[in-house]
Amino acid sequence: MSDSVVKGDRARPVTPLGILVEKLEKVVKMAETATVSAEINNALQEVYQLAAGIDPYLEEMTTQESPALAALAKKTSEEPWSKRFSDRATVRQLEQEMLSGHIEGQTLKMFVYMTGAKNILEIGMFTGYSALAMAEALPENGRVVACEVDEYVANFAKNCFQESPHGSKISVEVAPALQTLDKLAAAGESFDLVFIDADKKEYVDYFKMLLDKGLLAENGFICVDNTLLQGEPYLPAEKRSVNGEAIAQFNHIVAQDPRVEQVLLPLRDGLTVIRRINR
Ligand SMILES: C[S@@+](CC[C@H](N)C(=O)[O-])C[C@H]1O[C@@H](n2cnc3c(N)ncnc32)[C@H](O)[C@@H]1O
Repeated sequence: MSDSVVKGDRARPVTPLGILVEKLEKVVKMAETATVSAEINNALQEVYQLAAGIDPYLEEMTTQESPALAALAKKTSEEPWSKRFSDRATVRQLEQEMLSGHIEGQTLKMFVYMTGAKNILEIGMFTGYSALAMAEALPENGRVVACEVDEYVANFAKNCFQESPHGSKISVEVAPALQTLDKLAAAGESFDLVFIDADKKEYVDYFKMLLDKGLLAENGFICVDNTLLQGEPYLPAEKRSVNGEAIAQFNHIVAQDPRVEQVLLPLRDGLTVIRRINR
């Protein structure tokens, strides 16, 4: 999901920081109309500015996305996803907020360059932003296998890939991801870098299959999106959604698994980087 996405003229924050900034903005406004001291008002203004400035500054100081990625993001934001679902063109309600976006895309690109990965697996492609971002960093003989369950969005992504010189490095598997993982494992495939970003309730299954079925290459890495899920895993458990509970459990299982080491980066909605420990 991108940090906040303009819907009509309204932005919906979908990361802990975005939500924090929106809440702080409300508190600052409440304080202006309440009888609080100038000192408290000033302190609140400073706190708000400190938080609200982070995302725009990251955008400004990070290498700009390619024209193909910018066009893909624009096309995604213009698509009437709710209508597509009510017309039964998509099998589930998709939304533009699912797209990872500039900062995360550039981060994934950097990981591909840093690891020298050649074989990449993406679990959960949507309109293809992260798949194309990673493909841009691959050598000519590198490839991305991208799993997507929804045929409509898979075709949407494939059309976007045709607009990029790197699109031919991506092959799309349209099926439930667990089925595709089984097929890839049976074919003896293994991947240097895996990006998990599909059904949060299946994250544990993806993780276990990657490790148990040899899908993760010996020195491979797994990157997992939304591991902060809008703050839900560390907020009071009784307020968690089904996905929040699934992510809380996933994070716990990864933290307890002696086969791996990991770091949860507070990038956007949380990005965990996992490495298998080779004994
Ligand atoms: C958050 S989006 C992926 C965003 C994408 N990685 C990006 O950065 O733009 C999640 C996608 O996973 C797909 N998905 C959900 N459950 C799936 C499953 N069981 N198998 C395959 N794809 C699934 C959804 O249809 C959706 O397109």
